[in-house]
Parts: sequence; C-alpha cells; structure tokens
Amino acid sequence: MLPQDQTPVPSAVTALSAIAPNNRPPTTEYTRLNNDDASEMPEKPNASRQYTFGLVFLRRLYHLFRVMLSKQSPERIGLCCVGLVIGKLLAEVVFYFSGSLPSHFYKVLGDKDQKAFYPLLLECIGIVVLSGTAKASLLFVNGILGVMMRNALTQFTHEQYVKAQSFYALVSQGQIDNPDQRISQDIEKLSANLAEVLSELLIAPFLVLYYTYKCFAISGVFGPLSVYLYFILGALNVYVQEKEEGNFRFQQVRIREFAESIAFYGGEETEREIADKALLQVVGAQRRLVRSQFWVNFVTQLFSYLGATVSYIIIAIPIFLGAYGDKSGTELSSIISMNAFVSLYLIYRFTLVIEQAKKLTDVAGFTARIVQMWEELDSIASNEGGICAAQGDAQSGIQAVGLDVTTPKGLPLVANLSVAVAPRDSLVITGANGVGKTSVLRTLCGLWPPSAGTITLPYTNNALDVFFLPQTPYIVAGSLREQLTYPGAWGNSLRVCSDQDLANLLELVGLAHLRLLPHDEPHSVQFWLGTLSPGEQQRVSIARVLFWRPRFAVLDECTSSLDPGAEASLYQAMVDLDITLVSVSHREGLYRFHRRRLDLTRDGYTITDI
Ligand SMILES: Nc1ncnc2c1ncn2[C@@H]1O[C@H](COP(=O)(O)OP(=O)(O)OP(=O)(O)O)[C@@H](O)[C@H]1O
Repeated sequence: MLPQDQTPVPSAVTALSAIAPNNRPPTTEYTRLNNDDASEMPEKPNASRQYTFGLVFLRRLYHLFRVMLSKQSPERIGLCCVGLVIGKLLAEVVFYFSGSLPSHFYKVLGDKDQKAFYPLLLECIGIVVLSGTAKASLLFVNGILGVMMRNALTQFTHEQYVKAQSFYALVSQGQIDNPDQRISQDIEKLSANLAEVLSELLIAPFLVLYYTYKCFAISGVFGPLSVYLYFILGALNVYVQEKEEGNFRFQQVRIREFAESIAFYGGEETEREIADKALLQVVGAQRRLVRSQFWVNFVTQLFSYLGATVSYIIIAIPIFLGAYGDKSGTELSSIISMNAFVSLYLIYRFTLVIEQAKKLTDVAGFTARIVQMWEELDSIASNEGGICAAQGDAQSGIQAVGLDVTTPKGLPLVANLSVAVAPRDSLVITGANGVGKTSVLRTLCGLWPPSAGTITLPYTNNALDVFFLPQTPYIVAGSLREQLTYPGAWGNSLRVCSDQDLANLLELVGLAHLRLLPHDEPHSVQFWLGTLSPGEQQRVSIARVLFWRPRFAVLDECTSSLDPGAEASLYQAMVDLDITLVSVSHREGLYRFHRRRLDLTRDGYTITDI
C-alpha cells in the first residue's frame, strides 16, 4: 500500500488571495477629539472586497506565521518543525525500503533459498516497526503543532477583538460575517490543516520543482496548469462555503436565542422559511465544491489505476525486445516487482500534488477569512478606537456642543445639538420612537463617531466617570456576586463586596429572595436567563450602578419592565447616592428625578426645565 503522504504546491499558493473588506466610514468628515486634540479623520485606504490572486495571499500567510511565532516560544515551534522533518524523512526512507521488499521475496522464494529467507523476514519486521513508529510520531507532532497554532491564533484574535469597543464596531458595521465562527471554527480548522501540510511545506521547495517537472513531463503544460486552476477555484469555493455555513448556523442560533419570542409571535413558519433559505445557500455552495472536486478526483483515480497497467507496459517492452534474455524466471519476477513499485511510486507522487493542492485550498480559504478579520479589526483600532471626546473633570460634567448625530450608514438623526449636564443637573431625553434618543447616547459614549461637534466627558482619577446602562439588560455567566458587580473592574476604583454589602444591595433593588442562591457559585448565562425575569434582569442592571456609584449614569430605558413603584424607588436610590442621571424614558412619572428635559423631534430639539 502507498503511504498517506502529501506533496504541497507552495508555488500554487501564490495564485490565490482574498482581500479585506471595504470598510469606509461615512463619507462625511468628522472631528475626532481626544484630550482636546481635534484631528481630522483620514479616509481609510480602499481595501478591496473582491478577490485578487497573487501576492496578497502570501502576505496573509506570512502575517499568520508572524503571529504564531510571536505568541509561541520559537524553541517549541523549532522543536516541532525539526520533529516533523525527521519524521517525514524517516517515513520516506522506510517507505522506500518497504516497497522494495516484495522483489527480494520473489527472488529468495523463487530460488528456494531458506538461508536468506529468515534475515529477510527479520528485516521486514524491523521495517514494519520503524514505519509504525515514524507515522505515529509524525501524527503526534502534527497534533501538538495544531494545538499550539490554534492557541496562538485565538489568543491574538482575542487581543484584537475584545478591546476598546472593537468588537462592537466589527459586529455593528456588519462588514465581516460571523466573527464568532471565524474565531471558534475557522481557526481550529486552519490550524489542523496547516499543521498537516507544514511537514510537507518544510521539504517543499525541492519537491514542488521536481513534481511540477514530472507533471509537465507526463501531461505537458496542461497538467500543472489544471492543478493551479483547481487550486484557485477550490479556495474560492471553500471561502464561500464557510460563509454560507456561518449564516446557516447564525439562523439556528437565533431560533434558539429567541425561542420564546418566536413562539409568542407564532413565527415558526417564517423562521422555517428563513432557515430553509440559509440551508439552500449552504447546500448550493457545498454542491459547487463537490462538483469542482469531481474531475480532479476522476483524474487522480484514473492515474492511480492506470499506473499499474502502465508499469507493466514499461517493463514489457524491454522484455519482448530481449533485453532480459539472460535472466531466470525468478530474477525476472523480482525485476518486474521492483519496476512496478518505482513506477507506481512516481505516479502516486504525481497524484499527491493534486491531493496537496486540495489541502492548501482549505488553508487558503481559512487564512483569508481569519486575516481578513484581523485587517478589519486593525483598521477599526487605528481609525475609531477609544472614545471620541475631550476629557473634563467631574465638575464639567457631560457637554455636547454643535453635535451632529448620524447612523453608521450616514443617515442624519440630530443636528447641531448643544447640551450640558452638570453634577446634580439630571437630564431626561424624550421623543418619539426612532427619533434618535439611543443614538445620541451612543454618540455621547463614543460607540458612534459624531459627524460634527465636540463632546466633553467627566473623568475622575483619569478614568471616565460615566456608567452606561443599555436598553437590553446584559446578563453574564458567573456567581451572583459577579452578576451584581459587573464589570469586575470599573474606572480606576477597586470595590470590595462583602456578604453583608451584597445582601444590602439585593435588598435595595428588590432581589432579596435571591439570597437563597449560593452567592459565590458560578452559573451559566442560560441559568441566569432562566432564573431572572426581564424585570429582575433590569434590577440587576441598576444594582451595578448602585454598587459602582459613578458620578454620572446614562440610562437607556433600563427600567421599562418594572412597575412604576419599583422604578421610582430604584431612581430614588440612585439620586440618594448623588448620581447624576441622563435617562431616556417615555414615562412621565420619572421626569421628577431630573432637572431638565431634552425633547427630540424630527425637526430639531428643545430643552426645558422640569
Ligand atoms: N446600527 C445602526 N445602523 C443604522 N441605523 C441605525 C442603527 N441603530 C439605529 N439606527 C437607526 O437610527 C434611528 C434612531 O434609532 P434610535 O435607536 O436612536 O431611536 P430611539 O429614539 O432610541 O428609538 P426608541 O424610542 O424606539 O428606542 C432609527 O431609524 C434606527 O433605524
């Protein structure tokens, strides 16, 4: 049997690349302020979203290797590479010897030479043991290398993704499909495939030249050309299929996440249609991939089986021409066997070029998806990272001057907004649905860059002193303590929470019954979502404000599920702690906790005293 061996075609790699998405900010210019330094945001370079074939893929692969080397100790990687090369060479040598064994057996048995038979048998057993050891070691080193690569690439991605609102920008801009899939699955698949081909890549330069020449010799220019073409098409197909897989999975996750809402709406039929549509896309992409592989598999198999026949034709010609006239029947059998082995080995090597190209198409597809995400995160970090606001002290409060609020798609919502919120000068923002209340908060807190105008935010001890509560309560995995004190570190302050503090806090927000839960036992998000009603989740959110005691809190309809009495007592608790509020609310009962009201309309805004 021929070995499970592959020969890479790095030269074919140059044929493919996939390009970063076009991540342009809205065409309007905007002012970005940081510590009073106003600077104009430059237009991002026009990173093309189309595919190009050429050096970009190599550049991405190089980027990938640089990241891996920076995250793993070079000694460990070096050790693995040496292990791979030794294992590979050993496997090749052992394979050559095992392939020549049958011809020796033909000779020894044909001559009825019992004395030579036993040493040959021993040699055979030795080769089998060596072969098993070499292959198992090779697989072992491959596995270790795959784990190391996955660890390094995922760590690097986490650093880029979970920082300074990068993930928010990436997810909300929607330029990169399914980042979660890229991080969890694509990196894993890339690492496994790359580790597998790496052993080949290390000894590739020589093999590629040799087999391209062999391929050319057997099939002319058409042979290598079709291999390269296959490689390019294959990589594109893998990329597209992974994208469709991601969309399909996303749809399934949505059904699970919003099961209750869908059930209330009776939306099963619509959901099934959407899921079927996603399935159609993924199956279509998969079908294209299978189709493109058919001809290659056909040619590969043809060569494999034709190889045996060809090897007999090759040896038949000299035999019939009388070149081996002096050989006995036994010697002739031995020669025929050896010739069959060498011919088949060469043909097998040729088919490996195609086999390896298959693996490299996977590597190319996954590399494009992962590095593309890094490039997008890079451009987000360099252009939009951090809060676009000047740093003021606690007394200066929150100020916006001449602010133009625009959605990421460039839709203008609020023009020339000037408003100031001094300490104890709480503000309630009102207005019809969709008028832009939440968008004003997003712009104030730096999630959206303003199209024009300036923002000043209060800082205490060099840390932003504004706590933002979003419209949808955010529940995290962890203990009750971790739930109530999220995020674990806020501002520059460290706050200790004793059991008594925790009990008081629970009492204050009307969650005293949760005391029955073991405080420090961690629970999953599913557990918390199943345990806390929507109103209780909002109480948990307010508990976080009461725990951290910021000077300013920005609250986006974060008590909408509470009854008026509970809502009022929670607002009173925040006011009692001297927290200045900027609230979005439709409920008039809450106005009394604020000094002024900012009313947004489609035509502008008014600010009135309460
Ligand atoms: N990420 C986004 N990308 C593009 N447009 C958005 C985005 N988020 C909101 N919008 C649009 O901006 C407009 C204002 O939305 P916003 O959420 O600020 O309204 P709102 O006044 O808070 O509404 P509501 O009272 O319903 O909460 C809406 O038309 C909405 O479609």
